[in-house]
Amino acid sequence: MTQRAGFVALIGEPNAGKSTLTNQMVGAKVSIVTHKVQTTRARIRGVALEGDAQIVFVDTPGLFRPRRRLDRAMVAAAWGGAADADVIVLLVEAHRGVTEGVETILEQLEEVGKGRKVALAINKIDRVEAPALLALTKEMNDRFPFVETFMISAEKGHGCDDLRRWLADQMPEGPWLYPEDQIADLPLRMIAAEMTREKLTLRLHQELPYQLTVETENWEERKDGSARVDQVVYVMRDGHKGIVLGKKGETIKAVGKAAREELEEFLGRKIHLFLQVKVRPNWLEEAERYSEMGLDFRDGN
Ligand SMILES: Nc1nc2c(ncn2[C@@H]2O[C@H](COP(=O)(O)OP(=O)(O)OP(=O)(O)O)[C@@H](O)[C@H]2O)c(=O)[nH]1
Repeated sequence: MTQRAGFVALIGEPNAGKSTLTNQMVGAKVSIVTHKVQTTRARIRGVALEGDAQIVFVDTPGLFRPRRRLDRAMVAAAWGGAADADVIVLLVEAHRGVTEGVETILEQLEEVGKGRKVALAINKIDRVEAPALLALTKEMNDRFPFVETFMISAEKGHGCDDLRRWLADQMPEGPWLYPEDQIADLPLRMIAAEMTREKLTLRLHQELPYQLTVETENWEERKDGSARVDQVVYVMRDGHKGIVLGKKGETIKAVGKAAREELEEFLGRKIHLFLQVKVRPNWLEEAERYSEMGLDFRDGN
């Protein structure tokens, strides 16, 4: 079996149904609210499997604040992860049609979408009659050369299998990006890691945060409803390890406490967070490799 794997950027106005659609695609409630942590450019919403393909759904936060006259550079920057994705899916709401927000997106697509595979997904078709749907399909396709149009109801699941199969076909050949057993809680692991990294950034000197990364290595649900979370803070040099730990481990302790509190508030349950600091000299190169794939684990500033 030839494996395929790639990235799909879901774009659309707030409330278009991106989370609902991701949940449908992934088949589990993993696409939890991801807006809280704003530091990375491309956030993973979820990972879907379809036949031999792994489809990684990424988000592009901060894209559609209604700023009409964006210059090229700003548009490119705002589109971040979407510009690197293998497929872009624009999600619009059937009953709302071409709103001002959709107009903005279409304008930006003229810049960013050129030569890219951009599909249109008209969502919430359960809320409109067929003629309105056809009119919207025509209007949108007159405005932009979408490679494909899907009519779906993310909530009810209509049309979602077709969309997932089509997306799977578009994924380039290549090994899967994530081990199968980690897929379900991947977004959660990443969010938790970002929270810790954010706390480290707040506490440490400016230059250091760029040279460290946090990974959630283990996530274990406990019977009492709490979870044990093990994270590793990777630094590039031995000297950095001491800085991250702090005097008598004070720094890492404070970081762990702040991150745990935020995670507990975010999830609404008790978390046992364990942090370790390890030296891994070449993580930066690895991070750059990820960033080529449309992911950026470092600060997006
Ligand atoms: N009727 C109907 N409602 C839907 C459908 N899909 C999503 N919704 C509803 O639309 C609302 C917004 O859905 P979300 O998935 O949260 O939208 P979103 O695009 O992720 O929103 P943001 O994360 O805020 O950008 C929710 O109340 C959903 O239940 C659909 O197919 N039909």
